[in-house]
Amino acid sequence: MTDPYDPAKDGAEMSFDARMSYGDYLRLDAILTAQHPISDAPDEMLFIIQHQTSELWMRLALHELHAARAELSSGDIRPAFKRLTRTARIFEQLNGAWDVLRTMTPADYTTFRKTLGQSSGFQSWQYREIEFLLGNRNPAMIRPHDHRPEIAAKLAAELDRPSLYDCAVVLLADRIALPQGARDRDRHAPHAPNDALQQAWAEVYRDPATHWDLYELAEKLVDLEDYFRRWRFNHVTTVERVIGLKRGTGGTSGAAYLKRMLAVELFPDLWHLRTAL
Ligand code: HEM
Ligand SMILES: N[C@@H](CC(=O)c1ccccc1NC=O)C(=O)O
Repeated sequence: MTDPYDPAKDGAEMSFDARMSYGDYLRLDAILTAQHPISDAPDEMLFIIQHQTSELWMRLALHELHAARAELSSGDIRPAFKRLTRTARIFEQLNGAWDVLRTMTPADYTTFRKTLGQSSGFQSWQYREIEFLLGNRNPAMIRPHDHRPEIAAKLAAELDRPSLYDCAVVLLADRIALPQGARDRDRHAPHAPNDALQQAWAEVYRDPATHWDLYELAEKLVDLEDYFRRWRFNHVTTVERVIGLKRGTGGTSGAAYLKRMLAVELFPDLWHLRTAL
């Protein structure tokens, strides 16, 4: 028999009295003491951790998307590609996480659903910020945050900024002449399909070799939306599985509302142009 492994002999640091440790760096005391179930239901811990981890991944998605938008608006297109790819992967990660939550049956959930009161993912301000940044904009979605003025102000400020797609269109217009007014839009509304923009994107798609960077940018955006749509679909499927057609705790019609959201197109031009190719 070999001796048991002695980490100290191997050189592992054992003394963290005056050194930054793993837990110090990652602030694990704060993160791992933030789970407070308010019922005795065995699955509430799963529910809390599922949402907290989703919010952490959304935090990273926002970090990447804000940086990608800044890079696109300064014409720094390559680093933005990396950020967009990473954001799509974050959504892939979130999509995989539904498999864990799906192990919670309606019987498990109904034991603590009433303790959730009127709270709902509908009030996730990070989710709303992602939607606003990507271009699915609706000022009415800020109202549930009126009791937190700093959050409401952050979301309102986002509505005044160009969306990620608006920045892509600036790069498109640098390369391909657009008719007068083609870029006019109400920034507080979702992206509407725009024929002139679709024609310009179609030029890019007909000749990718000439417009490789724009072609790649458009495909990165489509890829991101593809994963985002899968998230919406997984959500509504899980919701139907767990609460059927009950109204949501947030007060919406529940699955019916979420199904309506499945029809949202974040970047309509990039989908519609394909019909004309
Ligand atoms: C059993 C699990 C879940 C159920 C039954 C459920 C149910 C619902 C319902 C019914 C809505 C509509 C709003 C309302 O409450 O009236 C909603 C919205 C929402 N939920 Fe969930 N949800 C679940 C899990 C999750 C998870 C894990 C997340 C991740 C963060 C999440 C995030 C959201 C978001 C962001 C919205 C707003 C969607 C939008 O406005 O388009 N939900 N959820
Ligand atoms: N809207 C859900 C409740 C819910 O899922 C929820 C409640 C509090 C915190 C996050 C939630 N997740 C997503 O909406 C329901 O109607 O059952």
